Amino acid sequence: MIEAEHLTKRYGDKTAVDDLSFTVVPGRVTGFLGPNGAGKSTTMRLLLGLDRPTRGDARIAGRHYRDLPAPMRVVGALLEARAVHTGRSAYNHLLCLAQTQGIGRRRVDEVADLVGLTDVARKRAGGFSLGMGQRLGIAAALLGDPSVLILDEPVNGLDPEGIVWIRTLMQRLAAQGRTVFVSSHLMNEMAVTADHLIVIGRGRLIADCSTEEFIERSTEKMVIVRSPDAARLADVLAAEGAKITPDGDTALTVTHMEAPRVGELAAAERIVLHELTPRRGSLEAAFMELTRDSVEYGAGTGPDGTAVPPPAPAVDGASDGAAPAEQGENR
Ligand SMILES: Nc1ncnc2c1ncn2[C@@H]1O[C@H](COP(=O)(O)OP(=O)(O)OP(=O)(O)O)[C@@H](O)[C@H]1O
Repeated sequence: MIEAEHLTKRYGDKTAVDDLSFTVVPGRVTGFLGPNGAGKSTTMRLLLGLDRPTRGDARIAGRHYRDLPAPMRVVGALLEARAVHTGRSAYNHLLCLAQTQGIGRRRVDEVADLVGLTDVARKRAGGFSLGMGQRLGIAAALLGDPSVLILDEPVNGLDPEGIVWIRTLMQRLAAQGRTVFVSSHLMNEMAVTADHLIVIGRGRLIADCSTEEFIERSTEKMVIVRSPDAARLADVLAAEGAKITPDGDTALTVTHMEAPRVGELAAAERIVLHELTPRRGSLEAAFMELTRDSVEYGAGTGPDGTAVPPPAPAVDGASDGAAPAEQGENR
């Protein structure tokens, strides 16, 4: 379990993390999403005791990181900046880390095997590709067999095979009952990896809900309809509250009405349909829209340097999700 309570971090007059409260529970993959500069890495650094919060509290397994007696046995972390001694072999890198925590060689062999590094374990880590480096970082995170994993952008720069590998591994680790907290700015990737999402923009909470709920709420449903009598159908649907965008003479894109209702109204008016297809808008587009005003490039920053709350409504599926009130009501 990971708990953040009113977590706030200021660098001078820059507020990187702004009154952020959330809980990450075991047994599922929780995606931590936000545009570049949203404060994801800073939050993870605060959780891991690498930085001190200006205000608020961060706990892992009920304790501050610094109070964990054997941290690697509780929490494994992969941060963006990889700290690998480039002249050392992958095996020796893992072994040195293991020795600091009294972890034996057998576990080093196990994790090297688990991440598929056994064949190259004796090679210099400095010569590793980005993908191999990520695998090594994950092996290091897993050394202590921790119940909590914090991974910052683990899919960054990976090829499709590497992405699928990490996705499967995270899901397996969560299925074993671990807490898996993974940051990304790639909405579509998180949508297929994470069960739950915490979305932030300019350091503030925008959404804390299941991935399913986020998709349901964030993407507009539409229906593609084809009919030889499209103009008459458009009038019928519009009269019942649907929003119609014609596409040529025979096709319509319908929003604000579900496909079954479109079919029922067409049948009632004896209008022939050649196609009736429910569609979702792009999740990436929905994410961009939701975080549009939270993208960090100075715009929207108050005169005192503090972030102006994003106008995007909070999507808050968690009972204790502390979305700031001024971000809007639940939808
Ligand atoms: N040590 C620091 N000193 C000053 N500002 C910082 C520091 N670390 C982070 N920031 C600022 O805090 C904000 C949040 O940065 P952070 O790296 O946490 O965002 P992020 O969501 O991880 O972004 P990305 O996806 O680009 O990695 C940014 O405006 C960043 O410039």
